[in-house]
Amino acid sequence: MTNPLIGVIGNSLLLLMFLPVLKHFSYSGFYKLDSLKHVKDVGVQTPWGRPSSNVMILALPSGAQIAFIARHGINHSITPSEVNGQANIAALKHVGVKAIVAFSAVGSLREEIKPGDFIIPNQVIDRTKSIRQHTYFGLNQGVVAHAMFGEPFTTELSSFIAPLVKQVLPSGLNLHTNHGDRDSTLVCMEGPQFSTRAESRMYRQLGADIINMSVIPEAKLAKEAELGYSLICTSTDYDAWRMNEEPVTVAEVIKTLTTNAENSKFVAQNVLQHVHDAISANKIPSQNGSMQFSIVTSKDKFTKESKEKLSYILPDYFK
Ligand SMILES: CSC[C@H]1O[C@H](OP(=O)(O)O)[C@H](O)[C@@H]1O
Ligand SMILES: Nc1ncnc2[nH]cnc12
Repeated sequence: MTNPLIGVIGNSLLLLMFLPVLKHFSYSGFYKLDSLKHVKDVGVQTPWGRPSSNVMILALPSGAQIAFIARHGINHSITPSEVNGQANIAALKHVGVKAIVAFSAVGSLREEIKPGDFIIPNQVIDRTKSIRQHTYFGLNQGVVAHAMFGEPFTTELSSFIAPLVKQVLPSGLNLHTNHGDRDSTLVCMEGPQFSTRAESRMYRQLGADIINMSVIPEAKLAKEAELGYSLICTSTDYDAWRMNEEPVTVAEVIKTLTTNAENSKFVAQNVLQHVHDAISANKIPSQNGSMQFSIVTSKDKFTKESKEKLSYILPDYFK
């Protein structure tokens, strides 16, 4: 069996869908959830520590494998600020994935993005507060690199996924990929508290359409590790900008999360096989080589330690 080509980063919602599988496994050693069969759990120790969960290798009906990580841990015990993005992305790269399809629950900053709707964003505004490790470079290793981030998501992957998501959406729900004539924009805040009303209104003025606490540094680290990365978002609430409504509460988010779980399951199942096939057939361009002009430190100045560490994610440049 070949390595998994796609990594899936699951949020609370996808975890809801996988948890029964995990429980089943601990008793019988066999798991199956709809069309995904558990193959094995891989405990990965990366040079940046352990990922949020074991890497779960799951098989699609065709036998094709995917690698799954639960972003907040399998008991949802890791806050967005504590998620070890470096380890999560490095672990997925290590097991051989070429592209990541990540999931996220988001707040809506636009009337027309209703709770339950799906969004595939193309732009990001970073409002995190530099307390998350957001790069594999620097950090006293003496290697400087500047990844391009003008397109934070892999455009070809996101446009491949969008019609597949649309195909399986239940009636009454919409998929948003743009806002009028501009890109669909996700603002990432630090959290864990939700926004004030003033912040929520400011994000709307900045041109943001949805809000979460997760996409940064995941998207940045995937770029540095030369992995494709797209995000499938589901809207759970209207955040705090609607003056005549109560601001978002966790109870509201969880309620919508639960009702969204079935939809996300169908979306995941429909999308993953097609993405796997497209990557195998090189219909979605590989990100290999995308960092070749980003590393500015001379090769002869790399230390033994930095080579050892960085070759884990970028063997072509650091072996
Ligand atoms: C549970 S509400 C806030 C939380 O939900 C999102 O997490 P994820 O992206 O893993 O679905 C959001 O980013 C916040 O971390
Ligand atoms: N309103 C909100 N703000 C930040 N992250 C969220 N995730 C889901 N809803 C959210």
